[in-house]
Amino acid sequence: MVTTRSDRAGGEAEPVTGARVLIVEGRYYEALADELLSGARTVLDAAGAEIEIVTVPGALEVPVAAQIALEGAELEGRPFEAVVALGCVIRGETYHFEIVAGESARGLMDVALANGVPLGNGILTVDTEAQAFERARTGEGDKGGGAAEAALALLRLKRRVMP
Ligand SMILES: Nc1c(NC[C@H](O)[C@H](O)[C@H](O)CO)[nH]c(=O)[nH]c1=O
Ligand SMILES: CC(=O)[C@@H](O)COP(=O)(O)O
Repeated sequence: MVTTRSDRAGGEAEPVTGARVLIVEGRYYEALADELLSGARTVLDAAGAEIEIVTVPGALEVPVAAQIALEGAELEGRPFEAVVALGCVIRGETYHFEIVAGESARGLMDVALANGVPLGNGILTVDTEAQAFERARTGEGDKGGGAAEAALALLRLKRRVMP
């Protein structure tokens, strides 16, 4: 059985003290958003990051909000070093699930590549509420924490390669 991040002991990675990290959360489901945000904040706080949180209605708004916030931070001379995207898309009766899930993921990848910014995608795309909570809860799947760890891994890489 392969191990995953949640199976591994919480190894200590080098701190990123002072790194400005943007969290963009789609708060379509409040209780799920709370879990995802808690997990991401725990990881980022432990790494010493400076967090700024932007909240939007749903997953479709997350990529646009990330781009707006990235550009705004550049204009004020306080750029973000990484982005963590959070949210949850639960399948309903129509094709809209595919649009919201697919386009938010595509949009986030476009934002990351266009800006060369480390980005962790913690937007869940699931079929049921139960699946969502199993993955969002910090004591279970902790996908919010996982997205933050992924963003920090890319941030450390970028600092190493582009000091
Ligand atoms: N059904 C879900 C949505 N839908 C809303 C969209 O994200 C968007 O806010 C709307 O289409 C207006 O542009 N959003 C989620 O985050 N999760 C869902 O399950
Ligand atoms: C993923 C969604 O947008 C979801 O709320 C849509 O539900 P439905 O397909 O039943 O309208």
